[in-house]
Amino acid sequence: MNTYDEVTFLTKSIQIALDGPAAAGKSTIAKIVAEQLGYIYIDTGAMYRAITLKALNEGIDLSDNKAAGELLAKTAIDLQPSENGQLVFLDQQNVTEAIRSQEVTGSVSEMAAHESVRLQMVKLQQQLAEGRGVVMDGRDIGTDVLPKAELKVFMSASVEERARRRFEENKKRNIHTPLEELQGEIAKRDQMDSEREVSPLRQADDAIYLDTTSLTIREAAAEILRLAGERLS
Ligand SMILES: Nc1ncnc2c1ncn2[C@@H]1O[C@H](COP(=O)(O)OP(=O)(O)OP(=O)(O)O)[C@@H](O)[C@H]1O
Ligand SMILES: Nc1ccn([C@@H]2O[C@H](COP(=O)(O)O)[C@@H](O)[C@H]2O)c(=O)n1
Repeated sequence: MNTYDEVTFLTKSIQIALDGPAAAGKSTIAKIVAEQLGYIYIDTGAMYRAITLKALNEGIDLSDNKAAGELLAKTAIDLQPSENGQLVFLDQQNVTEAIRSQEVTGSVSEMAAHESVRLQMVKLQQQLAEGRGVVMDGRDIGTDVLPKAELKVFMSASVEERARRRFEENKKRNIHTPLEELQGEIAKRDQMDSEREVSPLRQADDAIYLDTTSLTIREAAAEILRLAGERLS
């Protein structure tokens, strides 16, 4: 790399889209990559979780596309960077922990399937990413939210490995859902996300597929940083 290349590397910023099924490691890797590059990190799943939490709290019918869209239109969802990644605020209340409940996890895919919700979320996510270096993770980032992202990676791992990882993570949080139950929940959510009509979970044509089943967190992050480095040089 000559001096000119070094300056370009340091001043240029790119958009990185990480998509994939549940518990593939997207947010873990996205946080590391964003920190290493000095970019912002946006966990779009947290935004769908936040509106789902509000709908559950207010007793809104989750199957009602119109009601879901109207609810989101009068809701403020804010993301703020924090030491551990990202804080999530719903109408100014910190819901970072609350959106990870089993109840929200079990309902979020129904909420996220609504066109009225996705249209607003995609617009908001595009505004958050505008004109800056960003690592964004979700299900439709490479296909819909940031179709021009310089780097798109579709991350996956076997469903057994993803359930095992979530099981270990839950244990640390003192949650003791049986492994088989977790695997079923993950498989069901993947199916709903992949089969919905609006922006289903799928690999963008120009995305790189990364199977992390036998990779450590460090190895997966290093591979994405390597790919980012190629685009920055
Ligand atoms: N390569 C890896 N090897 C081992 N464990 C991993 C790896 N990547 C992630 N993990 C662990 O797997 C768990 C799930 O990862 P993470 O929450 O990042 O997945 P995700 O794709 O963002 O999930 P979701 O879409 O459900 O939010 C975490 O506990 C994380 O530490
Ligand atoms: N871009 C996205 C991101 C998420 N979803 C939906 O939200 C659910 C929760 O996402 P996590 O990443 O927090 O697990 C996910 O299962 C999808 O239903 C989405 O549709 N689009």
